[in-house]
Amino acid sequence: MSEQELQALRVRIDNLDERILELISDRARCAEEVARVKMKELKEGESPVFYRPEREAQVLKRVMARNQGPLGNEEMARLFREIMSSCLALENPLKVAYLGPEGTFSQAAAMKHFGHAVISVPMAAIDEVFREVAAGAVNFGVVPVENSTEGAINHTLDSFLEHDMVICGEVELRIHHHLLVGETTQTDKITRIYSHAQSLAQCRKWLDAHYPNVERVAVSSNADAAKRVKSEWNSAAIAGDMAANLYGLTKLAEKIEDRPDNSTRFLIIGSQEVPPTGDDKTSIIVSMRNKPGALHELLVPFHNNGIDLTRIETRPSRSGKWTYVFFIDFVGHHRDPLVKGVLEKLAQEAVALKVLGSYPKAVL
Ligand SMILES: C=C(O[C@@H]1C=C(C(=O)O)C=C[C@H]1O)C(=O)O
Repeated sequence: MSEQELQALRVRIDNLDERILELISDRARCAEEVARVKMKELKEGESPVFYRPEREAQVLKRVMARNQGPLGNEEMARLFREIMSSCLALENPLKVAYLGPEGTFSQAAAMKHFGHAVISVPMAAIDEVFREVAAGAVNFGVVPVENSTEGAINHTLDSFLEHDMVICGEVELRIHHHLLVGETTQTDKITRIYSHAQSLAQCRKWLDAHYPNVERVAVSSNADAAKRVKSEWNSAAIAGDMAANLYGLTKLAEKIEDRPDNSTRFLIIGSQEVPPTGDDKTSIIVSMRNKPGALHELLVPFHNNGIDLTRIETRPSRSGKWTYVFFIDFVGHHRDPLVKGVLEKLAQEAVALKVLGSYPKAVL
């Protein structure tokens, strides 16, 4: 391609960028206007709700439906995700707590869901994320709830039994693990590999094949593992890209997870109920009387009404030995008449029933 042609294309790009800049600024002014209207309509004692997860899900879906390429739908939605994040930060920057330290997959999930214009606050444990949200110190929390290779994250499920929380969203993240070393690591003398227990489990077969005799040490997070290897010449860590970049580590082996589709689902917890979008999920906790057929009784109303269960998980209840609670996710919103009917029926049969929240299905 000649220099002249390139020059002409660059002029076109500069002109387009100017238009994009103007349009984004117009959009941001609209968001400011939305904030002004919301404030005006506030009754006494009410605090304004700027963040609308149901509206954001609709905006992203519309973008994906109208996109004609050449950028892919997900790529385009990611760009709009960031535009919305910045527009919302003009109204009111959200504070989001996650399982820290910096560089964890929970932080990556928070960024994927809310964009980069939020203030993200690392917490030392899942329970602390719940407490921080309950205390009103942050607007939302992001907690892992299940992994496609390793199953339920029990700390999170148990925290729902102890705290009154509303689930207002979900986000799924592809999890890629790498074997990371520091500048001073002697790679032929590694005697210890640090990671979170979940990640060690997700890479079990790879470790058995490549480092069968090396000690595996479970630490509080992948980012913590990455931090440790910086100062230990005989150690390596298993962690993701964010932690590798943050702590300046090198990848000795990439994508070492046993299953290539390894993903983790995270929940967004807060205090605000989310209205229906038409494409929602609901999470409930039910405890049934300990009698034969209890699980069957629990499932029948869903089956009879054609409601799609997406997950069912059992945990020991806190109130007695050998009694259980069920965590159930299904498609629909608790305000849908059909779902309402099922929940009423369940409430009659159950010892306790709690709706944890209805929220838009993950868009990205
Ligand atoms: C602008 C609004 O507020 C926020 C910003 C949005 C946006 O930038 O599109 C969408 C929903 C809200 O989180 C709104 O309520 O429409």
